[in-house]
Amino acid sequence: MHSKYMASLKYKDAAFTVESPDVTYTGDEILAKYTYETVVIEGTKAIPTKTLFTFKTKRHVPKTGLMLVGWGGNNGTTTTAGILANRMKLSWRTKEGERHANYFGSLTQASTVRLGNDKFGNSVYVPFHRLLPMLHPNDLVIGGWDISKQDLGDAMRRAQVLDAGLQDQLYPHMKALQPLPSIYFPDFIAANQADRADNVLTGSKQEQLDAVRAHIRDFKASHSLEKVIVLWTANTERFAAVEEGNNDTAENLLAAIEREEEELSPSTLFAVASILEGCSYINGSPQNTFVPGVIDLAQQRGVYVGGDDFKSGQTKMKSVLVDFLVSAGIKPTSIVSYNHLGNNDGKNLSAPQTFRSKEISKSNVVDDMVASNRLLYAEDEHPDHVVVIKYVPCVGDSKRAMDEYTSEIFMGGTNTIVMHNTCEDSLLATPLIYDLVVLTEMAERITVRREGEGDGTFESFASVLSLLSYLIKAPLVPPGTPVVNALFAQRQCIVNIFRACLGLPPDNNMLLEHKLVDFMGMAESRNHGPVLVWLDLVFTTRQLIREKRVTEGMRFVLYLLLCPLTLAGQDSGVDSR
Ligand SMILES: NC(=O)c1ccc[n+]([C@@H]2O[C@H](COP(=O)([O-])OP(=O)(O)OC[C@H]3O[C@@H](n4cnc5c(N)ncnc54)[C@H](O)[C@@H]3O)[C@@H](O)[C@H]2O)c1
Ligand SMILES: O=P([O-])([O-])O[C@@H]1[C@@H](O)[C@H](O)[C@@H](O)[C@H](O)[C@@H]1O
Repeated sequence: MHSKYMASLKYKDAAFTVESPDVTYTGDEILAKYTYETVVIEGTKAIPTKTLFTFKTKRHVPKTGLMLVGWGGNNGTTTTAGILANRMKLSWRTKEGERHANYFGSLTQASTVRLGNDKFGNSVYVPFHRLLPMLHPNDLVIGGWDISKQDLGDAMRRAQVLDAGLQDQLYPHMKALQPLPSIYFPDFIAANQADRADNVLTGSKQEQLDAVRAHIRDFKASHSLEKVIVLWTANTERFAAVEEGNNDTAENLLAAIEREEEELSPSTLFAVASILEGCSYINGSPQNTFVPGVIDLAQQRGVYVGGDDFKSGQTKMKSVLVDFLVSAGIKPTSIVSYNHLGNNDGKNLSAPQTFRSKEISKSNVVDDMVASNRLLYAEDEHPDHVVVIKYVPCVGDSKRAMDEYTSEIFMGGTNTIVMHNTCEDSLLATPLIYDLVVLTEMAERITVRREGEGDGTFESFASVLSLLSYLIKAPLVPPGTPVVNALFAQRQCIVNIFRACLGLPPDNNMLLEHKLVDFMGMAESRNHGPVLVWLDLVFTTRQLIREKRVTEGMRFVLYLLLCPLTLAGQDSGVDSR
């Protein structure tokens, strides 16, 4: 039942500042002192520990370029089209009615975060992208490579992902975009891709690497970019053998490229080129691009790498459902997953070697959840887990994912859950590409210092950017550190690190203010509800005016309705950008 005391949810799409003695905003940076609290287990003792950090976040959002490997593919064209459509605020008609460009499916652009409570105890949510001064996908400059020379307009039509009404509006803009020639070693992808490969670099491996490095430099210079991020969304490759003396260290890898060693994949060469140019590199496919030599090189150069394989559909569900089942004390005993896929990705995955890469990345996703509950599973026990992908041209990009989860429940009972999921593969993957870039770029501007230790310098995160795990099927983590697959834990990781950058504690979900009879005089403040609502309205309106999000006419009306206080100081103050 609703009562006048009942707390509810509130949403604010306005920049905010943190008011705390621990947080300082300068023109260039946000500096936040933050106490990191963990529990150390020693034998039978659990010891709470506190470590003091200072987080430093650069506030200037740089002009950023995104270079896609596989630019002319379904994901590459959809990523480009999505940005253009949003930038131009396009609408189009479908048989179901009018549709408008949006960023649905993007964590950073279309989800919200609980920031805290207002004075009544109402939860206040803000858009995720308001947490810190983040890059907006609309501002990305896009380029890239493809082994197919089709321009982006025709490639978008070939992909058959977007509605025709949208394609038609975008075609002239996309037509002007031409992929750069790429590195193609036929042995690494399915033989059925050969007829597409008409835009390829020639020369030695070293020359091709140098050509890609030159492409990155030219792209950066010709668009006056402050930084470039490179992302692989090209075909899934087979795994490369990891061989001592070949790709096991940075030095061996660079020497192996010069020597023309066979067992070097195109994606590894792209990663090396990107790292040598100081650009973060993200792998959206499952292959082992990041052989130890690449990780070593990234660490030596202090460049971020992230991967592997976008976690877009079936695996995302798995990383929610198995987490739920195991944490509810239910024991999954078998997980069987089928995919029917009719796009070029499905065609490439119909070869056993490339399918094997995908099978590996799709199979390990429940391991940590199973290992976390030894009440259900013995030491070496895990559910049967089968992954099948079949190429069915008729379904095109509209992937079918079918899953059967069988679990053992109370008193030997059996619970079977069956799911059928139909969706365009690239409409799921594209928002993840935006998020991977936005989060990587944000991470490049965050540094941390541990107080009371070391020489007081601020350091970046480890080169292997495990912060990206939420978007990734087989998260790459710094050597020797744990992999987390559970989706909500992965999300909380990002949100809480960004909160730490503002000196804010993690959202602990305790909501004590609603569980105690009177929490910090809250009942009293609720009695002053109408006054506080009015004040809240005044401050929100002031913020909107400061951000120039109201017209002159609206300002006049607001002036009459609220009070002069609303309009005072409209150009002053700092915000979180
Ligand atoms: N939901 C998803 O779409 C999803 C999810 C997870 C992972 N992935 C992975 O993302 C990748 C792209 O998916 P897609 O649907 O866009 O596939 P796609 O086949 O439509 O596009 C891949 C593009 O890469 C190009 N290509 C192949 N080798 C290349 C090379 N060496 N250099 C440059 N270009 C090259 C191809 O010509 C093609 O245009 C695949 O590896 C897929 O497994 C996709
Ligand atoms: O993210 P998800 O739905 O588990 O995985 C998908 C697979 O099911 C699909 O077969 C593949 O072709 C896609 O590229 C993607 O990897």
